[in-house]
Amino acid sequence: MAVESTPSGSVKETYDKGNLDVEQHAVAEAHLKNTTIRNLTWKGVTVTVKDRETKLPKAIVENVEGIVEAGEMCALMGPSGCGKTTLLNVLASRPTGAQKVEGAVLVNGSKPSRDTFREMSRFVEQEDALIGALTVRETLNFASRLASTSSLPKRERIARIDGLLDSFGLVSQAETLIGTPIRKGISGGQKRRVGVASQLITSPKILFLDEPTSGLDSVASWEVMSYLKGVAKRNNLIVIASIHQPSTAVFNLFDKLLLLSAGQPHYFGSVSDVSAHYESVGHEVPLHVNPAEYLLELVNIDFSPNRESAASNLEEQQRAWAASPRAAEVSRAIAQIESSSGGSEVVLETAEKKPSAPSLVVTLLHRSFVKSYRDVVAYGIRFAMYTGLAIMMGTVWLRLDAAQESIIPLTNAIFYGSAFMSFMAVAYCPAYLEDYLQFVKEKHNGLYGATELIVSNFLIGIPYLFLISLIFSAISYWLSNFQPTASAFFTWVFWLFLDLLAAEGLVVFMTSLFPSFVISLALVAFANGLWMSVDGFMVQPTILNVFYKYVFHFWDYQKYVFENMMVNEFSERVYTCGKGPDGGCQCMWQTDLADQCLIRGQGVLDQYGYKPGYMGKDVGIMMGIIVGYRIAAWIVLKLKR
Ligand SMILES: Nc1ncnc2c1ncn2[C@@H]1O[C@H](COP(=O)(O)OP(=O)(O)OP(=O)(O)O)[C@@H](O)[C@H]1O
Repeated sequence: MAVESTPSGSVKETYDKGNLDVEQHAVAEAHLKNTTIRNLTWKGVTVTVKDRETKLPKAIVENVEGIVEAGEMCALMGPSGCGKTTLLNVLASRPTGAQKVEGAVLVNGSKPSRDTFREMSRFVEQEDALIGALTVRETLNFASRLASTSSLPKRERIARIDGLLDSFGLVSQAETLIGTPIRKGISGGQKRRVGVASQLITSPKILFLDEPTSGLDSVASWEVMSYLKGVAKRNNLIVIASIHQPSTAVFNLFDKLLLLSAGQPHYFGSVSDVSAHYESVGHEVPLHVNPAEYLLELVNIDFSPNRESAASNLEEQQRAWAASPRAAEVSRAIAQIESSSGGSEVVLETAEKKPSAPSLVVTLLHRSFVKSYRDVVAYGIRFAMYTGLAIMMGTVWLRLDAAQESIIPLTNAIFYGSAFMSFMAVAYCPAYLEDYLQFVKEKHNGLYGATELIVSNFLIGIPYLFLISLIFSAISYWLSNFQPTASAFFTWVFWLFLDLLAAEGLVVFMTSLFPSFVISLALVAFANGLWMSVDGFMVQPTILNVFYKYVFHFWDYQKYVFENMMVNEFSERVYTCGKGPDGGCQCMWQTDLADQCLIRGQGVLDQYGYKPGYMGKDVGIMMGIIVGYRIAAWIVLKLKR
């Protein structure tokens, strides 16, 4: 039976439906079943930040408490800026950027260790990072493989995926792509459902969601929340979601409500009791009005014409809540749970064996591989760009003879080709940024760390960058007529490959440091501009000023590429000199072959101070730079919270 997607339908009837019957659900969702966690409680949660204007400490969340029992869905509601996201982060044990966080968040009445809490909970971001080039099914499959060991039988994994696709109404979109900026995929509401399902496949018992319905219309919002409600109810999961102005139908899906204003609690308790509480404090919720809307208006003073009286009214409401029997009941219930726990930490009996680091790398490689051939932003655009560049260069620098007038064009081509190739690595910024955002989400959820990302990202690039180097060289090298020997050609390909590996390392480092498209793009472009200026072509190393020579030149990867490509071209080749008007020999480079009207290529290299015989050492340095960029990116990722 298809899932109804209308908020006007009966909530109870609709969220229990699906294509699977109750028994099938029980099998497909067996991994989700929570039998360990009875409740999540928090008390005295106060978050203090440094006020941006006065620089004094300011509480943005103050003395908040609550209880959510297994199988319940709780809404954090309040006007914009009231502290919902901050509180959600504290409850989810995530960084808040605050000066001080006080209070306790307890599972079954006792404080779990950070690792245990990470294992049992997941956080769904407002802008959930998904990989656009994967299908809905692949997204769930990779999430499952990153979370649980490969010893999980394939049939079991497929059953879990099918169960969640069914529970979230995604069966008919299972093979559809999530969508990239250039390939339309599933809708916004469906993306939210995939985001939630891809967290649930990793079997959390507690799920936090930051504004899961923002940007969705009322039908899509209701769909997301009702599917979630069904799964949570069937499997005894705890769901806590911050939410902006829900429709009546969405509001009624929640079991509990925490209403905040200016960081202060105004109500905590069951959704069905909220009207009774407000009636008891003199604010009756009118009939036929969306209660959520009414409550939000009541606690929002941002747009009040008379802010002073509105603020004192708000304080009064807050005092009324603090003094209410319901608030006292919440405190009593928390104390009771805590005293009956005996302080023993919760143990997750159903925790599945986590994958080993090598198997995580293999899964990430597999995922990157799918993305690399499906998403043109990853490598396709660069393949096209580099092929275009190769044709352009090969036809501009066309069939140059081994003559002195070709020496400067050949030198220019060596510089331009190698420098421009590495410059174009900026095109990798958006693809890496997507991987980075995915990493941040998955790292917070405890799936894998910086080492696995850096290793898999490095490995996936190798074949593609080698192929790019080979294709580019196969076209431009022979068209331009560089030294026509097989060994010179492959040496050239090898240096271009190292050039691209280093350039991609630079992108990974810069984007990890500044994970913003515009900033990373600008910085990578700037760094490449600097490396081009000091690599030895623009100003020969023999006359480059000492500051740039000693501060930048020696760890400029383009220096080693340019130098070795120059040595490759000139060290063993001889060029004919020009003829003067009298028919005599006119050599622009005077070498020992001048009397034969020839130029020994080494004469050109002498001008730059280059000598053959250093390739092994230079390859070593280049490897150091390539690995160095990756290590620097790894350190950045490790240091970031
Ligand atoms: N680290 C911080 N330093 C200073 N002020 C902060 C910090 N974090 C949050 N704030 C401020 O605290 C208030 C609450 O922020 P929060 O993001 O939790 O609100 P919110 O209810 O989630 O808002 P919205 O619904 O608009 O997303 C805001 O005024 C915000 O500017």
